[in-house]
Amino acid sequence: MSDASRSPNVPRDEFDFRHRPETDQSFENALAKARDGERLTVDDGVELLTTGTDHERIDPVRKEQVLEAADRRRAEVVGDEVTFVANLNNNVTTACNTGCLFCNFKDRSEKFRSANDEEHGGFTKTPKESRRIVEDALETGIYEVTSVSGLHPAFALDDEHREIMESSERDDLNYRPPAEYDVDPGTYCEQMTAMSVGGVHLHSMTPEEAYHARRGTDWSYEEVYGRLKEAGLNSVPGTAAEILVDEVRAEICPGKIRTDEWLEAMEAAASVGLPMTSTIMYGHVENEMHRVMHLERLRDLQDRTGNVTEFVPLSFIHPDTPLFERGMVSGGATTAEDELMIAVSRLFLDNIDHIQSSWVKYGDEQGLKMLACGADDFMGTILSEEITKRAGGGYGEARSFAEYVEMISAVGRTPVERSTDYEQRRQIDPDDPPFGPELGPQADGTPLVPRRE
Ligand SMILES: C[S@@+](CC[C@H](N)C(=O)[O-])C[C@H]1O[C@@H](n2cnc3c(N)ncnc32)[C@H](O)[C@@H]1O
Ligand SMILES: Nc1c(NC[C@H](O)[C@H](O)[C@H](O)CO)[nH]c(=O)[nH]c1=O
Ligand SMILES: N[C@@H](Cc1ccc(O)cc1)C(=O)O
Ligand code: SF4
Repeated sequence: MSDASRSPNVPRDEFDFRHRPETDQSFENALAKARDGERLTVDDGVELLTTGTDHERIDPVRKEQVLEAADRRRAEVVGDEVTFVANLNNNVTTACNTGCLFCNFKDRSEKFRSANDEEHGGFTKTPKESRRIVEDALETGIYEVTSVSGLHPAFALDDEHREIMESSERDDLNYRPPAEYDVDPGTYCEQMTAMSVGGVHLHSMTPEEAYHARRGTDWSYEEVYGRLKEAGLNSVPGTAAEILVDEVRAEICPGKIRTDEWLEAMEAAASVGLPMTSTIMYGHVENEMHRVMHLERLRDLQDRTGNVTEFVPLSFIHPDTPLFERGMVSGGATTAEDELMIAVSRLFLDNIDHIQSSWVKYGDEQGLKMLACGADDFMGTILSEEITKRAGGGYGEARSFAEYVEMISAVGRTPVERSTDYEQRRQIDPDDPPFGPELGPQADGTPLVPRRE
């Protein structure tokens, strides 16, 4: 996001965190362990991420040593292929009252009520509209649809869940009947069935959404993910993770589920046989100790489940967010912090094969650089983007296959179209245009060129 020589943009002294980046390890020892492929401790990770807690600032030479070790590890684990997926983002609604301070995607749901004619610029889609959007994208050759949404008060898991909430006396359920809103989002299961059309892979329902889908019941997360799977869900996005340390969650997303519940939901998704991704949203109020504790919780989750297909570092996009507007942070992560986040993820997460570089968060130039810092996946075509755009990000909403092939071959790597779970992979010959997806149910190699507004 910004110049590498700048110190972190976080007024950390203003936060009285119990966990601080202090260790009993040295940078040299940590680097030696990383180079030898030994499993790293949290202290090792903090030494690498800070380039040594004995220095105030990031040391440029030590940083290069960490990036080099991560790049070497990447080559050993996955080779020179760079993967990407032909996918569509279809977010169902921006209505949400959870109030996360890093998020500008949501609009307070009051604004969506029929009784209110306030302008909000947000949206809600009916299941029928969602199906239409996915069907249109299927024709362009997509393999996957990713769908993450605000926690609309009218959402219920299914008809049975709606009946429970309708007849409940409780006033703390964040529930209102669909009839009170301009547009009815239907139930989560109806949305899953609608979007699970024509053989597309449906990647949806974060742990936070799963929590919303069971509110007011004693249903387990296994029950909830089981019903969603029946309705068409194929894999789960590991967002809503943010920083999996509760003292940080209390500052940036006090309305969200806590760390233990997030982990419980992910384990449940795994236990009903759903693959899942994992993320960190970093570069706000947290420090390096929090980042590495987060990595350890994900590594433990993966030791228990084996279902995590990739790790996606999401660099906080600050300009239009409450965290920035309220002066709680003065910017996002620096470029040096971004590079070290990718590299230490590669070195620390010895049980997750794929590290994603997000062009939405980093842009093309820095996104490509991340492929030499430990990353091996370059995300997807997405075709539509609202979360980052609404936070003030400016790297666009889509990438074509031709752009992918050109960028990846320009850095001397091999472009590979993948399925969501990385099981299907297809190398693309850069000398054999035109470039289009072939893995999606209707993909026939026709170039996937997003419509530009
Ligand atoms: C917008 S939510 C949508 C799904 C659902 N409401 C939830 O919270 O799980 C999806 C993810 O977007 C990411 N996100 C939101 N605002 C962001 C920002 N300003 N910068 C980077 N990532 C952001 C967060 O990691 C969040 O968990
Ligand atoms: N990194 C971001 C993603 N990643 C999701 C991928 O495109 C894909 O859905 C996943 O790899 C599973 O196959 N999506 C975004 O919308 N924004 C990002 O920053
Ligand atoms: N949609 C999320 C990113 C994301 C989605 C799905 C994933 O599996 C991983 C990451 C964002 O823009 O921040
Ligand atoms: S991150 Fe998700 S839960 Fe939090 S405010 Fe945004 S949309 Fe709502």
